[in-house]
Amino acid sequence: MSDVSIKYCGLSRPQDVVAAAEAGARYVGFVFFPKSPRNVTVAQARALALEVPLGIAKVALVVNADDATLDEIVENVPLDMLQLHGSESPARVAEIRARYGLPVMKAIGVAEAADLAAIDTYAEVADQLLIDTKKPKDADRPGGNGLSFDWGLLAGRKYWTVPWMLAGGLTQDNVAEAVRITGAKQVDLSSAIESAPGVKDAGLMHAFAQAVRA
Ligand SMILES: O=C(O)c1ccccc1N[C@@H]1O[C@H](COP(=O)(O)O)[C@@H](O)[C@H]1O
Repeated sequence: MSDVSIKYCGLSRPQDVVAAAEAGARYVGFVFFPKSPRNVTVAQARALALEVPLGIAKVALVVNADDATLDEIVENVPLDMLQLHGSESPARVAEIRARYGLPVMKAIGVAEAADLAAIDTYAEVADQLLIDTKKPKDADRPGGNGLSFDWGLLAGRKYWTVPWMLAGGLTQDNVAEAVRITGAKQVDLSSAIESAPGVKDAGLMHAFAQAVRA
């Protein structure tokens, strides 16, 4: 699995950036969602982003953000990608992509086969897709819940017209199987690299990276 790229999401402290870089992350994510334990302010994200070494993509995760919110983030935080993790329509994805001139990754929630149709729809307007577990009805956030979905739904459907990442409940113990079943070349996670909600753990980041490289 050494050709699998890792995105560590929900970093909130300088030492998280250092640990992610040392573990070989290809992407790091900053969460702008007040209901999340990983939420960061624009000022925090700016300070963190300025510490990210060259070659690691800095991703801002937003959920149904309006233009004013996005303007503030994009004007202040040096970014390489926007991750849209809400119920943004294809038209809104295209609008955001055009407005900011940044690559856009759209999250698609999957619980059953019928959810896969959205992948083809959003592949037409997004630069990347993030295939994640669909938000449970009682969850207060649409991702970052440490829940996986039936990876078999993606088996044999490895190729879309844009690059994609697998997310949702990935851990050092299940990532090998998830990649084997889905053929993912990129993986994204948050919960399994934390010692407590919102608190990233360098040892867990390294252990996950080792499991990916094994
Ligand atoms: O992390 C969050 O708090 C979050 C909030 C709102 C939308 C998405 C969020 N996280 C994303 O969800 C995936 C899966 O997380 P997990 O590994 O299951 O905890 C994560 O990679 C983030 O991109």
